Amino acid sequence: MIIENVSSNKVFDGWHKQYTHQSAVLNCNMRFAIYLPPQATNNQKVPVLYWLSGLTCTDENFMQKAGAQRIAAELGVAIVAPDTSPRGEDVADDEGYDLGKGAGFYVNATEAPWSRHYQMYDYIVKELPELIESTFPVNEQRSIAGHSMGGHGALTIAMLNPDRYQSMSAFSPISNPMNCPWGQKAFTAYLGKDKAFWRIHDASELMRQAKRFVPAKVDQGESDDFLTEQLKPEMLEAAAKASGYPLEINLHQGYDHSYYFISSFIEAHLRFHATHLNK
Ligand SMILES: N[C@@H](CCC(=O)N[C@@H](CS)C(=O)NCC(=O)O)C(=O)O
Repeated sequence: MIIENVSSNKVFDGWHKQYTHQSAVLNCNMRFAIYLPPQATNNQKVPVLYWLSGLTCTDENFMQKAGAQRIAAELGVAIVAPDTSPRGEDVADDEGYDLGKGAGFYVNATEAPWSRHYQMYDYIVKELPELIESTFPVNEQRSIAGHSMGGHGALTIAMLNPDRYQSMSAFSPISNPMNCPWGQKAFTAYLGKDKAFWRIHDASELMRQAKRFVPAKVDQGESDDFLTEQLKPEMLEAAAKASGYPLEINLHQGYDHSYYFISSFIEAHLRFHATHLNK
């Protein structure tokens, strides 16, 4: 597969790089970003944390705003930040910021017109790791984290693939998309009206039924404008209690939904993942 380097920046002795490539799964050209810590050399492969961003984001929001590189460099963990949807002029879109481009919800769409390009689940689980692992000095130790829509993506993808991920974490995840306006709008469009197909992409449903556990950490700001209507962390907490899932969930007074919150706690997430990646 041909990938093209479009930017390189040295940061904390490692490299932040953006690449474009033709995605066979998404049927369009995609951009992603990777942070390679200084430990990643021709002789040493490092583990990878995949970061899934939220609504309206690209690969850039996390890399520019979270301040993750200093600790990733210390821990020797690479970070990959994919885009949040397929892109391009022939890709279906919606006027709202919460559907279509920038809002792929990390599922494989089955419904027209979305199904032609919106196959973000397969892109994140299969195509992108294959590309990353065959191109860069990384090993097959993976963890996954994300924010909001990306928190939903990280938790559901890890729980559906417990063999592929060492740990999972989320900031302000959409915890129960079947029961909130963002999730209901996206799942109706991408997956159709039959809610049986929604359940396997709902973190609270998966956690309630889980038999195998991926180490999990969730942080949520109490002053997040989306907390009550969209995010519903109490549903995740109740699901974890029901199944005995080892979920560490922390509420933080005064913090909102923004990258100011993420940048305040990203170090703890990176250290959490590193303990599971470097076993
Ligand atoms: N108020 C936002 C809602 C979307 C939003 O808050 N997006 C979050 C993820 S759910 C984000 O990370 N935005 C980009 C950023 O803060 O850099 C809008 O209307 O654009």
